[in-house]
Amino acid sequence: MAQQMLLLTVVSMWLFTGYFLAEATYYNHHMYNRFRAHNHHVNMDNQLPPEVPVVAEPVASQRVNFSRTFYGIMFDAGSSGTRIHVYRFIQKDPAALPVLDHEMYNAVKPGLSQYVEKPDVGGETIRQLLKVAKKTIPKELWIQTPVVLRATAGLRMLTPEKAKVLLDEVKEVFDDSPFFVPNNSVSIMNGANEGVLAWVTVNFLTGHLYAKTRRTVGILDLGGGSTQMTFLPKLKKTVLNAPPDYIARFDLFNATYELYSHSYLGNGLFAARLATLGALGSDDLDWKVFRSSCLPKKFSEEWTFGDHTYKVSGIADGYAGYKLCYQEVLRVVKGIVHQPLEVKGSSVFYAFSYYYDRAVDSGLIDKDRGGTVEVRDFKKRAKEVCNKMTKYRPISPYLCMDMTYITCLLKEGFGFKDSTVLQLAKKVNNVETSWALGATFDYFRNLNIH
Ligand SMILES: O=c1ccn([C@@H]2O[C@H](COP(=O)(O)OP(=O)(O)O)[C@@H](O)[C@H]2O)c(=O)[nH]1
Repeated sequence: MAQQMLLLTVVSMWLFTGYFLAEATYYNHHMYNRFRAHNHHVNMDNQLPPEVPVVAEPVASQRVNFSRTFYGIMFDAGSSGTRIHVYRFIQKDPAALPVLDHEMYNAVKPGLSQYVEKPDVGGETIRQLLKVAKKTIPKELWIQTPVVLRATAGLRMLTPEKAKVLLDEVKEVFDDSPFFVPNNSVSIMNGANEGVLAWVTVNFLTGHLYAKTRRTVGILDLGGGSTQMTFLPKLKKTVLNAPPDYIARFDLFNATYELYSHSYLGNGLFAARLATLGALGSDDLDWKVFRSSCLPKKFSEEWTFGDHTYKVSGIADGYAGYKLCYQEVLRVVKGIVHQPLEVKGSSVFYAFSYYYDRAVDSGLIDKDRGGTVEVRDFKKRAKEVCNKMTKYRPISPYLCMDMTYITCLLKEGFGFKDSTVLQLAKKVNNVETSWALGATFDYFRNLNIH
């Protein structure tokens, strides 16, 4: 039954993607133009892979024994790791829409942005992940399977020159592969699209895009470099009060959807660690030690994020604990994160990525099953972790800082109430909750399969 639901919703989703980017507009002119540039680029460059049959008008004889399987490879080059998603789609009938049948997922650490000094080694991580794709996809389909990489905050935070070297390296690896490499197969995705495409993935997987009720769920994505919040506002006031470039609009089933969506660059979990430590953008990294009362007093190490290494330590002769830590992380959030009024209400939010990982690390949820928590659960557990740093240190010396930051981001940043319920999910129906599936739908729509 669950599988049938998934198939149905996949079908509905396919219809949806037909509308998606074609109609999407941003109110703010700057953003709108950027979006158009991006969209135009995609439309210009996406080509049909060789030998992919374009679905024609249904012909009775064609229906006999018609069944087509095809794949899409989407790489997520994040700040903390690179992931590969291989999606398998099945089309049972030339007139029917393809359905998502299976996802293969694999990941490596660290992220591509850590290979600025040795791009060839970064390229090698992609090559290794492609080996997994080769094992998953039947050989005869390699030539028609598109391979695409989208990079997020890690590469956004590098200078364009450094990012280009890495992207060029990936392109070379793709060109050497037996897969179909469309133009624009390797690029940095903009933050607005990242939030919207993750919203598409989660609402698709949970069946909310199929329902006529227009009841959808919001998403909270916490990466290493950036964090995204996206939801469908119920109140016109939310749209009117939002900064103009926080609203993304598109048509779906003859209805116009206006999403509230924003990506905060520098507010991902790892970037927030650096900001808390006062290390973000700092010089003199060779000798400076960055200290925090969020860390165990005797802790000291070198920590690498992006293309820099930092000396980090606790405050040996000072105080550590939740209260002081909260004051430190507050500086990273206050006045930076916009609070949409509506989050004070009863909307449902799916939270994943580092929200999920830290809830697992701190024992709030089961690693495999995920679960439901309230914002106050993060706060309670953050207090416990910070006030018993020795106990939690083997899990991670940063756990107090991370849990306190998550609590602060949810409460003081986005403005959630203590009682707000968050659904923590790494997968829905066996598919990863991430922007990658939404991005794959977007890609195939431009291939004009329908
Ligand atoms: O399909 C996915 C994609 C990402 N993640 C997790 O989501 C976080 C994303 O962090 P990333 O490095 O991508 O951050 P960004 O660079 O986008 O800020 C990490 O915990 C990943 O393990 C995941 O669990 N499944």
